[in-house]
Amino acid sequence: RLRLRLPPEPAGLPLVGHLHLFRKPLHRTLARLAARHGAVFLLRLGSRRVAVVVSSAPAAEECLGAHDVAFAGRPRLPSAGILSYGWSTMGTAAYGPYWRHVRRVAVTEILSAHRVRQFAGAHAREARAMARRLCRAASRQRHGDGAAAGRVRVELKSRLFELLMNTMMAMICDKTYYGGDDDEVSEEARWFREMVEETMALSGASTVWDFLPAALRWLDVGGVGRRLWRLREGRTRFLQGLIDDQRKEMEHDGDGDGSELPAAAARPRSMIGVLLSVQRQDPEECPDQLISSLCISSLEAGTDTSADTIEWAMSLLLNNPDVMRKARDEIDAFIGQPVRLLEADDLPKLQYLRCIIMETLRLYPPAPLLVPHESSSDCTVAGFHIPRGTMLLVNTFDIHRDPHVWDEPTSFIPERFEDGRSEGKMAIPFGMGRRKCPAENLGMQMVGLGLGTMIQCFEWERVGEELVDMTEGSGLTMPKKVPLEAFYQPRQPVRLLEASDLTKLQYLQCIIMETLRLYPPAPLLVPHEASTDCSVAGFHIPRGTMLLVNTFAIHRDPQVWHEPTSFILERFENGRSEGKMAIPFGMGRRKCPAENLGMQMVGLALGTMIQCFEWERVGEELVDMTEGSGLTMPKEVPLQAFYQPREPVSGLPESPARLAHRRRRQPLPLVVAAQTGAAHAHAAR
Ligand code: HEM
Repeated sequence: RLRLRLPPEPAGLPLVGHLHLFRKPLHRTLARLAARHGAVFLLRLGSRRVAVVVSSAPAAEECLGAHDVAFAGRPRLPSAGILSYGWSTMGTAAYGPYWRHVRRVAVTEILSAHRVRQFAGAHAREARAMARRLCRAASRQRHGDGAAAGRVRVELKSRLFELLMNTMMAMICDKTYYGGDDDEVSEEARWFREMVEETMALSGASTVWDFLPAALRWLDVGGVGRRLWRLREGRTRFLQGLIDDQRKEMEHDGDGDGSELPAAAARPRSMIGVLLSVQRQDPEECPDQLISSLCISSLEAGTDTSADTIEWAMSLLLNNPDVMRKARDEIDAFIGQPVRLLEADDLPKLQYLRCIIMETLRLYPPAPLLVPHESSSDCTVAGFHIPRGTMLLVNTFDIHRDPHVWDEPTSFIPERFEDGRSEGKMAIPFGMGRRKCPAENLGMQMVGLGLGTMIQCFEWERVGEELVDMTEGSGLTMPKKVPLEAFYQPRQPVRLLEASDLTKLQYLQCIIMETLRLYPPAPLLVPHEASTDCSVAGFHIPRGTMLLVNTFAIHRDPQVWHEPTSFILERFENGRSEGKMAIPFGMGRRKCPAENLGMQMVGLALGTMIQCFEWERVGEELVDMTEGSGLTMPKEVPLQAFYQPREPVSGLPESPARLAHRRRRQPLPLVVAAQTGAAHAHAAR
């Protein structure tokens, strides 16, 4: 009898057991019960037998380390049974050969390090699309109804949810459903959004429904059961549609019949695409049902967890502006010049950003009780007997704040994760053991890019003097109770060159002046004609004589100009060439009347091209500088160059589809580049 000592349990009620103690948020209630009853205690949950709650690192280590296999099962919650097709998703499946198979396919095919790197493009693209949406909103506010330029208020929770939904769907099927102009929402997108909303609504309602006695569930008072079934049907149709579309697309690309076209093979594939390729090799290994279930697992387990983490991290940073500044300095210093946006490859080098994410996950683990496990055999934890079939809740929230392990456990101190300083301490936001989250790398990449891009692109401020409310809400994951709102302002350099900048850009002016000295567009000015006799340099010039002034030669006079054929900008710096004759616009009465206009047009076009693109010669050789002939002085050989769009932090007008195209380097006649620059500037304005 002594050997089978069960863990202590609070006083319960008949029928409901301890369900009446379930105050929200649950992890806080369980932490309070642990303080009274110890780190391992039992609960009776309505019709279910028991749950053991574990709230200390050693006990968690015992359950998920020593007894990993025994606790590798999952309880069969009725709602999950409906939505996960009889517990057939990875997160709900019983421990056994089927789960092993699903997990192996996921880990090797869609969550491997290689695949996570491949998805990095989609992650960065969506993070930037969100940054662009915020920029557009800021610019709309600036230009609309006379609002003052500057900071804009934003409700971040929904933006982050959209970001993560888009990121997940981009990965799953190369489609996104949020963020377009609202009046352009497609039927498919509307349907998808409704499905997502119903899933969220039901995830709350089904928690209680799961623990009702079977008879009450059967009567389906409140209609939760019916809604679950309706949602399941909607999801099935939606996912099968995605799979069928992708299959058709692959067949069309020649990817479905074994005759792979190079273009199709080189295309980074979506999760569904990858899984369909596996299916083609071996239909039994990866049937459509498995593909659907992996998509559902990813959406359910990956979206809220990652979105909540970024929202908590942003809240912590708003309450700790010094940490925000340090993170931004790290990003700026690492990126250096020219400015470009954060990429997935940068993340491993941004140690401080990583520490911020780890510290956020310590304080606010998105799954504070992990996902319920269930024991498949009797075992002993902390000296207590735990019978087979017991549900296990591991209170990581409580474990991560254990004052015996963590100094100032409730304070936000990212430095505690610097240089492996917290190694050996139990921080398990992704769980541990066989059921550990299989997508830690993927999650860290999505969170890193989302959070990093927000820190890099915007200045953030709290909406008031008070600190951001950090109360936890309740749900399957751990959302913030009060959705985060903040002021933001796009950071510099965020705008494209404007005419008013030109006078301050001395170096750009020097470039233009030196170009006009070497290559005056009117090398002989425009012919003049003498209307009276006169004398020039002691010579008689009769009335009616045409006058050609060779500015080309004058500008290259070695008596006046040092190294006259060299391109030396400094000679125009600080008025150094004042008094020397540089007259690209002519002089006197017939002088070009539009010098200012010309300088502005050239300045804006050239400046925008320099600002927006990286330029390179098309070959090793220098650009041929021979002059052609004509009234003005064109280049004899039209200029071609390689260009690559730079990424000024924001204000970029492209759609995500065009973004993919932007990476390509291509030679193009400069005249096209000039149009591109102008279009760019126009669109941004
Ligand atoms: C910050 C991001 C994330 C966090 C903190 C997180 C955390 C967790 C945790 C705590 C568990 C339960 C572990 C346990 O029961 O012991 C879990 C399971 C799981 N996670 Fe994640 N997760 C994240 C992102 C993702 C993403 C992006 C995906 C998929 C694309 C994903 C897929 C899964 C799946 C399928 C399971 C169930 C594994 C199983 O039962 O075998 N997670 N995650």
